[in-house]
Amino acid sequence: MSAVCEKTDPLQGVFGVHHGTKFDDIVELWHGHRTPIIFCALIVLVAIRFYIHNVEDAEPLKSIPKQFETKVIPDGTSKQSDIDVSEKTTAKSNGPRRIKGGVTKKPATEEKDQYDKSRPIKIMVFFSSVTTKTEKIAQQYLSSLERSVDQLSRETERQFLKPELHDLADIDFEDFFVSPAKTADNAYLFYLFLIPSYNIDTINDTLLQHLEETHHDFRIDTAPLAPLLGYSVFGFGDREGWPDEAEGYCFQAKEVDKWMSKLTGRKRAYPVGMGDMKSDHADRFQEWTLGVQEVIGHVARTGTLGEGVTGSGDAMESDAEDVAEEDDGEVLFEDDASSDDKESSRPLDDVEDLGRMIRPSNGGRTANAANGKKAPLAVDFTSYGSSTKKRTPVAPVIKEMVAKNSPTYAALTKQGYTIVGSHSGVKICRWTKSALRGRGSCYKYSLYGINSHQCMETTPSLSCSNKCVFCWRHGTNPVGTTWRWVVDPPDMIFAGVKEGHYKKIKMMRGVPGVRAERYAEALKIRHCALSLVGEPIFYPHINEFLAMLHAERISSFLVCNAQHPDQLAALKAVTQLYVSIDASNKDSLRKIDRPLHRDFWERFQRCLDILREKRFRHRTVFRLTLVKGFNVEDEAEGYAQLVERGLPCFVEVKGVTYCGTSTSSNAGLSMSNVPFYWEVCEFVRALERKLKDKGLPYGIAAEHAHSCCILLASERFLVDGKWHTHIDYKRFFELLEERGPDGEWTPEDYMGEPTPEWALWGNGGFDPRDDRVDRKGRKIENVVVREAPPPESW
Ligand SMILES: Cc1cc2nc3c(=O)[nH]c(=O)nc-3n(C[C@H](O)[C@H](O)[C@H](O)COP(=O)(O)O)c2cc1C
Ligand code: SF4
Repeated sequence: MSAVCEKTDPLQGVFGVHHGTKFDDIVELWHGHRTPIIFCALIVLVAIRFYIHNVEDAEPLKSIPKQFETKVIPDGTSKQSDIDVSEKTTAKSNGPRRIKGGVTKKPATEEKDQYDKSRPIKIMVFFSSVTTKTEKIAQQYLSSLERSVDQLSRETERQFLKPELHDLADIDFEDFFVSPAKTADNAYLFYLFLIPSYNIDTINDTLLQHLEETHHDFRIDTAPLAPLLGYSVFGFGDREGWPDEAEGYCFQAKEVDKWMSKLTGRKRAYPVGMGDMKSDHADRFQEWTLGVQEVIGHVARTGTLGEGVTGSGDAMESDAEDVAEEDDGEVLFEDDASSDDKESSRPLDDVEDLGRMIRPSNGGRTANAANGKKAPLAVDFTSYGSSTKKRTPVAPVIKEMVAKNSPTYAALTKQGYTIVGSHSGVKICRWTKSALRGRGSCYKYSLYGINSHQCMETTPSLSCSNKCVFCWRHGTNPVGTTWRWVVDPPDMIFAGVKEGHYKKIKMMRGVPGVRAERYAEALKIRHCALSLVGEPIFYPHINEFLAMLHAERISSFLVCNAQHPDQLAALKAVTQLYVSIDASNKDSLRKIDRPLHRDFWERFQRCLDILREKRFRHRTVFRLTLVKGFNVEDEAEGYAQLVERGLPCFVEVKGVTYCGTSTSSNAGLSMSNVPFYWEVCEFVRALERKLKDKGLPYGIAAEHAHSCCILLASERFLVDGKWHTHIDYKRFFELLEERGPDGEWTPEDYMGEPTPEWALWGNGGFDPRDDRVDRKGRKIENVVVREAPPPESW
């Protein structure tokens, strides 16, 4: 070994010494492993280099601004530094950015951070006009804007410059629409457009062409107008010549809106307004200007357009609708912990316990002693509670139904629910969004005249006592036979659900296609569907909650599951009272509703008897949800017997909506359980025949084929051969205000106008004001199949 070393060791001559064995070993080691050693040494050197480089870079970035801030503002306020930083960055972002193949800039968070409150705000109004009507309106508007910016200045403590008016025919588009206009005082700009539509060549076409070309110009950022604070468009048209949007009513205002949305990176501050120069333009314009002014105030204060509107993050530009929102049926959320918690599901032994459970409106967690109110008696004490057993008294541990830190809370909020207090929820329904965009309302518009965009869907009890197989959100909801949770006061719930609803409506403001008129109307709730999820009459203060709705002239449609007869009996005035009839016999009901109450069938029947008694007091409705393979086949006779027992004013028959969740498939449901519309029609015809056979005066009155929904009505609502299924809501409130919630009146007393022709059975029921569209917004033809197709076509 050493001989080899002696011959080959290159270090020998260098050191000029005789190596001992130890040195030979090292040399041998070097020869055997020099490649990995050199490699490792290199890695270490590179790592050290990177480390030093990073430390050198990172330090000044972190420390310099801080030192700067503390020096400039000794009192520690960040105002000055905000200004400096934003001034620098704004200066950088101003002007056309020359980038190759740019992508749409998402200005949201960036600009929020940079918003510089020392810069003034200027509103620029652009208009076009051929026959001078718009020009006159624009001039008047400018005078009123001059007054309102003074007010806005005071309210927002921001400087507003004198607004400017520009005739599109007189300006150079390059100065305004390639990048925001330059102003002497470096003002933030807000653009407003007043556009009359012309299907002949006008300056509108030149503008539209310019906007489109700017967007497509590869040398310019695709959103060069993103530094604007926001924009909005109002269109003037003529309904006499162009009756609806499909025929070109106000089409150029919509086009300007579309291109401005692209050029600003979706900074639509308010939906496109539209007014008919020969009829409603003054009202529509007034509505729009008020809405626009509110948003300008908001953006002046915060630098953002508001939640949900781009500019503050979270834009809702998608056309995709949540299939699971297709319906407003009762849906459940199971909370594993609570549903498995047998101990806590025991019934309360003492009514007074409830008193301790009530949360005061001031947000406290426990006793309601403060307001001196007694807990309500409307609680469902199950028939098999062990109240006679001796037990050592223990202070009941009263939980929240949906605690903020629970998985249920997280799951519900993720799905778009706003949880109010600890047991109530509100969610903007799919139809509300659809109606806001002129894409059709839910079946309750066709059948009863409910405006979907003015409807709030809510529940004061997220808990339920059934686990219906077609309920698409099984798995995490609280279930129980008794109320065993903290009780929130009704005023707190009412305020919370309204706030949650309006917040969600306002998030729709920047969504393409939202109608300014409907948006303005949606800011006044007119209807409340108490059917979101869970069981509303489970809530001990349901009557007080209803009274609050009615005091604000909000109608109430309350759906209950026919499992709480005592609460049903104690219920005061509602506009329309539903019970879900999910099966026609005991076995089928057990299979489909999977009720928690052992005496579910007796409860169900008692509820029908109560409904029969109430039929001259409330508009009573049976709601049948058809699930093929579960509750349709051969059950028409059974359902007819139930109708005979309850004698409801109406029978609503609806095909189940399949949501495709794992829980629905666990329950044995698949697409094959969803009936075709013609199957629903066949069932309804069979049911009508059975009712006639029993001498019961019912007929098929109306339909909403799109929702697979058909309405059978008692002939009490057939006046002079015309169905009157709609409701006179105004009259309902007058009766209530005159006679109180216990007063006497009948459903006929607030029967509305005849059901409109388009909603009658055989006419489809699609809202003629709107267009049906597919997920990509393309118009769909309304084809309705009411008869079984011939076998060969299957
Ligand atoms: C030749 C002509 C074409 C028009 N085309 C449309 C149209 O396509 N859609 C529409 O809604 N209104 C249309 N209008 C109606 C105008 O938009 C409406 O009269 C508007 O008030 C004119 O405003 P102005 O006086 O400011 O020019 C048209 C009017 C004219 C005279
Ligand atoms: S009644 Fe209201 S909540 Fe129910 S589907 Fe219609 S709009 Fe939605």
